[in-house]
Amino acid sequence: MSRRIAVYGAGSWGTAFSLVLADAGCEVTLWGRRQSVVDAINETRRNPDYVRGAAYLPEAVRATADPAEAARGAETVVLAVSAQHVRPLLEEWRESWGPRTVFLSLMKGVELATTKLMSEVIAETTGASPDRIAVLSGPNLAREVMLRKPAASVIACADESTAARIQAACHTSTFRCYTNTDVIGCELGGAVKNVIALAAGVSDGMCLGDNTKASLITRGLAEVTRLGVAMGADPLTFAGLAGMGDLVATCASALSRNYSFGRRIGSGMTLEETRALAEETAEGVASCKAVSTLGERHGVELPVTRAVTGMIHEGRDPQDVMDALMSRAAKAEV
Ligand SMILES: NC(=O)C1=CN([C@@H]2O[C@H](COP(=O)(O)OP(=O)(O)OC[C@H]3O[C@@H](n4cnc5c(N)ncnc54)[C@H](O)[C@@H]3O)[C@@H](O)[C@H]2O)C=CC1
Ligand SMILES: O=C(CO)COP(=O)(O)O
Repeated sequence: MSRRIAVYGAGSWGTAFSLVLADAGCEVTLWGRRQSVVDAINETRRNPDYVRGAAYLPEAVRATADPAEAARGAETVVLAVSAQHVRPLLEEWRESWGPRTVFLSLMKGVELATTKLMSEVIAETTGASPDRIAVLSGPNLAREVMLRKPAASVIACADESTAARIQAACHTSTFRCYTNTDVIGCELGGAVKNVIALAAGVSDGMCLGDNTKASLITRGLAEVTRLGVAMGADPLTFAGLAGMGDLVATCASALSRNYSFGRRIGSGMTLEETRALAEETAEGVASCKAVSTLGERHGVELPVTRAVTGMIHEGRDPQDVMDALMSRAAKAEV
C-alpha cells in the first residue's frame, strides 16, 4: 500500500515536492489556499501561478482547499508555506492531525516576531516531540526539481529512524536524499543562505564582479557556521548540501527569488519597487532581521547579515554598506 502524505502550500516548492513524493510512490494531497489554483491543478495537472511551464503533476497528486481533507489518512504532514505566515496556520490546522503525525518542514526562514526556527514553531504549535519533527534543506530550486533535473537534499531529524522513513518516501532517481541528525544546522543553513543570496544579488546588481561575490559567499558561510556552532549545530553540516550546497545554487541562480530581489536593489531599484515585482516568497527579506537578532543574542558577529539588514530594514545605501564591509578591521581568517 502506498503512503499517504499531506503537503500544505501549493506554491513553487510545495508543488514541486509533491511531484517528487508522487515519483517516489506516495499518494499526495496538496493543500492550496486559493480554489482557482486547486481546480487548475486537478483539471490540468499544472499549477498556473507557480512553476509555470514545468512538468505535468502525476495523477497521484490531488489538490484541495480544505485543510481537514488534506489531513485525512496522512501519516506525514509536509509544510511549505511562507515562514512568516505558518504559525497561525498551524494553530488553525492542528486539530485535524493525529497524535503520531510526523511533520516535515520545507521552509527556509526564521520567524521575525520570535526569532524561532521552523522546527521550534512546529513544536510549540502542535506539541509534537523532536522525534516527530524533521526538516528538508539543500540546493533545490523548485523549477529544476519540477523538471526532474537531478538534485540532492538533506532530511534532518533528531530521530534517525524518522529521517530514514521520510527519506524512503521522497528518494527517487532524480531526487537524492541524505539523512542527518543536525536539525538546527540544516535549518540555519537554509535560512541564512537566503540572506547571503540577497547580498550576492546586490553585488551582481552593482556589477562588482565575481571576486566580490565569491568573497561574500565564503564569508557568509563563515558567519552562518559561527552562529550555528553557538546555537548547538555541527560545523560540518555547513560544508554539506544544506550549507555550501544551497549557497552555491542560490547565490548564482537567476531562478532564486532572494538573489533576484538583491540584484534589483543593487541595480538601484527602491525597496518598494522591488517588493512590488516580487510575486513569490523571498524569505531572506524578513529573516535577515531575525538572524541579526540571533547573532546579537548569541554574541556572534554577522557582518554580511548585518549589511543586508541595513539595506533592507534601515534604508542604508548599498554602496555605503559595501564600503563599510571592506573597511572592517583586518583579522585572521578563522
Ligand atoms: N521555491 C523554491 O525553490 C524553494 C523554496 N523553499 C522554501 O519553501 C517555502 C515556501 O516557498 P515557495 O513555495 O517557494 O513560496 P511561494 O511564494 O511559491 O508560495 C508560498 C506559499 O505560501 C502560501 N502563503 C503565502 N502567504 C500566505 C499567507 N499569508 N497565508 C497563507 N498562506 C500563505 C501561498 O499560498 C503559497 O502556497 C519557503 O520557506 C522557501 O524558502 C525551499 C526550497 C526551494
Ligand atoms: O531555497 C531555494 C533553493 O534551494 C530557493 O531559493 P529562493 O527562495 O531564493 O528562490
